[in-house]
Amino acid sequence: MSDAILQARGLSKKFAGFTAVDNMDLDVERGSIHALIGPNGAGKTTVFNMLTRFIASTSGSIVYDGTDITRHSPTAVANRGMVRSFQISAIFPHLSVLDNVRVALQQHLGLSYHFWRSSRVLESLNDRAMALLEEVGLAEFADVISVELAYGRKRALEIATTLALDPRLMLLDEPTQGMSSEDVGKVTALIQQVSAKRTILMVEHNLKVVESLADKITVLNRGEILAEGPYAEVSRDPAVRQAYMGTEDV
Ligand SMILES: Nc1ncnc2c1ncn2[C@@H]1O[C@H](COP(=O)(O)OP(=O)(O)OP(=O)(O)O)[C@@H](O)[C@H]1O
Repeated sequence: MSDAILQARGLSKKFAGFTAVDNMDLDVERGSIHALIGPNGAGKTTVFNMLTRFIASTSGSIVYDGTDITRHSPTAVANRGMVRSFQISAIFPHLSVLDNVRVALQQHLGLSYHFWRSSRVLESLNDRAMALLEEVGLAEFADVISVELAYGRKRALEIATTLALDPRLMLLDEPTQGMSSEDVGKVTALIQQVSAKRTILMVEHNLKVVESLADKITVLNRGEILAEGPYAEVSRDPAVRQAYMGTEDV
């Protein structure tokens, strides 16, 4: 039986008459890794922006964990446990790795700024922050100033700050973009590991990563779903090959 944590129905976005996403239905199964792929301009980012309520949809509905969130604010959506991992720029570069995770925890716990300034409260967040750094393999870098981290470790820190918000559904935006193949392998393993207790919806261009991680793939092209299913199925689909490679003969 289907157990979708996220259900979008008839989701559309028009920008000044241009239809970026057209009448899209999406079911993300609880506990799965679901990848959203497609050529440049297919509408993937627009879908993410609509699901997390960063932009309003032109039409359609979004139900997350049994609640209609179609008109919710981005903060309300995040507070319900649907959290988007931001790009590296969201990390405070001149704070230590540990402090970045503590700030994220403090934000999640809703501690006031005044309260947060109390060093006792900050100390009390240490254990939880260190546990999160352990989870992403950054414990030994806790005192490093974040700007000094290698690129792949910055992405791991970004995942730790997202985990600090205690997500049940994590949306990852091109998590391996711009990485060396060694870092791609590490982040792939990390995503697999953190997915054990959570659901993940990811936009990813690297098809090897998608193949190794995703239970289900939705292929978008020009704002419409071209194919959907497990990797072995969609990668054989002639329409997908055509959209990606410009030919079916590959
Ligand atoms: N704010 C906007 N105003 C007008 N057009 C937009 C806007 N945002 C996106 N678009 C258009 O909508 C289409 C889908 O864009 P989107 O960024 O969602 O695609 P994408 O699949 O994420 O692409 P990429 O893989 O290159 O990031 C594109 O044609 C884009 O130019």
